[in-house]
Parts: sequence; C-alpha cells; structure tokens
Amino acid sequence: MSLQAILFDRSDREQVSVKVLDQLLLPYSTKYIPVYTIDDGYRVINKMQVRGAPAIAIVGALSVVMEVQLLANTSFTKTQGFYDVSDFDCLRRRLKERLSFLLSSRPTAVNLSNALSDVGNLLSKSNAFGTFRSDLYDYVCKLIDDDLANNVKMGDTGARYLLEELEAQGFSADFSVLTICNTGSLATSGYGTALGVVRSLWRDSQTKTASGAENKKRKLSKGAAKMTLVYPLETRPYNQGSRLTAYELVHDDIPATLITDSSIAYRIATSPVPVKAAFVGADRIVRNGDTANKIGTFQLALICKQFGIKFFVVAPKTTIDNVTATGKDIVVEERNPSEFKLVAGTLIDSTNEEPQLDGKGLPISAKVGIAPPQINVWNPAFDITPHELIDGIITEDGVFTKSEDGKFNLEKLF
Ligand SMILES: CSC[C@H]1O[C@H](OP(=O)(O)O)[C@H](O)[C@@H]1O
Repeated sequence: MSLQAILFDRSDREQVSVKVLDQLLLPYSTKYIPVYTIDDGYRVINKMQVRGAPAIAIVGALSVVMEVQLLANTSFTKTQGFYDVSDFDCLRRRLKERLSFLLSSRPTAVNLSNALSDVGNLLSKSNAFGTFRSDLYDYVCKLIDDDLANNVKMGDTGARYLLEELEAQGFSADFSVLTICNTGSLATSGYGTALGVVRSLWRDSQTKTASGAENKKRKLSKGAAKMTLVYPLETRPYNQGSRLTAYELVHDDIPATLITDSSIAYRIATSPVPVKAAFVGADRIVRNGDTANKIGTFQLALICKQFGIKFFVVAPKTTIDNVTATGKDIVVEERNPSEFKLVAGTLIDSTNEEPQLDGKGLPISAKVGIAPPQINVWNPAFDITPHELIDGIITEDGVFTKSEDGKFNLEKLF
C-alpha cells in the first residue's frame, strides 16, 4: 500500500469528500485535514501541509470541487451572502476571483496554474451551474488518474533509459543514484516522478536478483547493472528530503542513505557504490528546458557535471510552462525566514530516541531556534537549473535529450 497524501472519496459524485495528509507532522504523526472550501485548499497549500507540484494542483482543483459542492447545498447558500447563486454569470465571476486567490497560495509550481486555468476555461464555456459542476468533477478525476498512470510510465521509461545507457557503456555492476526534494507518492497522486524512477530501478534490481521466468520478463533491461542504493538529499525548506523522501524509501524498503545537501560532492567522490545518475523533479519547465525545482537542485546539477554524472529532470506534461521562454522569467517563491531560523518537529526522548507523547498518546510537536532571531535571512524555495546542465527531461511522452546545438526541442510537449 503506497502512502497517500490525498484522500478523495468519489464513490458518490454528488457527495464527495477530501482530506489531506499534514506533511508538516511527518514522519512521526499521521493526521489528515479535511478540505471543505477554497480557503481550506489555500491554507494547506500555502502552509506546505501538502507539497509537490502535482499534489498541489490536485488539492487546489479538489478544493474548488468542494466549494462548488457547498454551492449546490441550499441550506448553505441560504445562510451566506458571498455568492449570488441566483445568477450564473455572477457566480462565475465570483468563482474566477476565487481561482485567482487560490493561485496566489504558491506561485512557482506551474501545475497549480495549469489546473486552475483549465478550471477557469470550464467555467467560461459552461452556461449553467449543473454542467459546470459535472464537468469539474470529471476533470479532477481525470487529473488524478492521469497523474498516477503517467508517473508509472515515467518511472519505467526513465529507469529503462539509464539502464540501457549503462549497458551501452559496458557497465554491469551495482550502482547508486542521487535524488533531491520530495517527488514520491506524497508529492503526487501516487508512485512519484523522480522517486518513481527510483522505484522502477529498485523493482528492476529485485527482479534481477530473484530467479524464475516471470521475474526475468519484468526486467527493464537485458544488462546486469543494478541500482542497489539511493542517496536522498535532506533538502530545504522543512528538510522535505529527510521528512518525506526518506520516509517513503523506508516505507518501501528501498536501501537508502540520507545525506546533507552540503555533502554531495564528497559522497560522490567516496561512495562505495558508484553514483551513476541524479533524478530530480520539477515545479516548472519552461520552453528552453530551464527548470525550476527545489533549492539545491542547481548545485546538484553543477556537481554532477563536474563528475560526469547524468542529470535527469522527471516531470509530467502538467509541469510544462509553454509560455515562458527561459528560466530568467520564472518567479521564485521565497519562504518566511522563520521556516529557516526555527526547526519544527516532534519532541524526542533523547535516551531512547522515541517520540514523546501527550496525554492522548499523540506525539508532541515542538519548534526550536537554530539562528539568532535578528539575523537577516534569504530563504528561496526553488532555484533554476539552466538547460545546459540537464542531460534529459523524462516525461510520459518519453525522454527528451538535447540536439547537437545543445538545445532541447520540447515542441511536442507544448
Ligand atoms: C513531483 S514533485 C515536484 C516538486 O514539488 C516539490 O516542491 P514543494 O515540496 O515545495 O511543493 C519539489 O520541488 C519537487 O521537485
């Protein structure tokens, strides 16, 4: 059973419900927060209780579904004055304002913007509330289902691509890979993007180790190279690599060693199992291939270049920004200084390293200061990796590499 960031009960399309896993409490507490309105959606996205570009887009769109569901409830509409439900044109205008508000929750990841612009288009073309509500429900279900299917496809495609490259180089031993940020089940509707490739590589190594014809059939490549170790980087903000990616790797029993972002070069130089690739996610890929991703990705790409290690971006087409020409025009979100100066986590008993529990038996959350409160802080959530440092962009439509002039041709994705 994979970890689930979003619980969407769609068994009755007239009465759906949405809950979001509070990722700020992981890995010690599992608590789901109900989402009833666009304000709830804004809050969980903005506070980073839900994270990951695809998951943010899904939760944003689901919060619109929930607010629209409320608007179909007469006992609710009778007691509010915010929406004029008697006139669909007025309702449409109000909902469009609400979409702009929701979009401001996190500006860099393009998936939310793409999804809300699709929802806006549905609104524009609908001429009755009922049709809009129904089209919206169908749209969100497809967004969720496509995301999962595309992740599995990207995972296998990326893994096969690397394994075939290694085979072509005559490399047939065990290897390790690097990954940054949170790109797994918790960041998507399941399986993950960059972590999806890691999952596929691990499945392939297990089938190579196991015997039997059935296992042989499931191998992704003929070669003998096997991924036996993953290095997730701890990753800011909120150390999402250690809280979320490490948690998923432990959950799936994939051998992993967590490292700090500042130890990449030394780890590559000294790893007992050679590092053969880095797989990273993306929050926005623009027309020339420049990619916004979690802060630290750019330095990871530079170090990989120095060591001759392949660097791949893994993202679905919902992460493509087909309007912006280059990375210079991407707006990079800056987080609150307190997210850097204070560390939030679970109180741990230092004698046995077990979480300390409150009267109800629940882990106690705590914040501790790790910097002088007066210090100025620069805390960008993302950086931009120039396309020159990217060897391949893995999408559900295949692996895109650069032509001889050093340029990506991503036209097919636009
Ligand atoms: C499939 S994840 C894409 C992207 O989302 C993460 O951002 P955040 O956790 O801040 O929402 C991270 O940068 C990933 O690469």
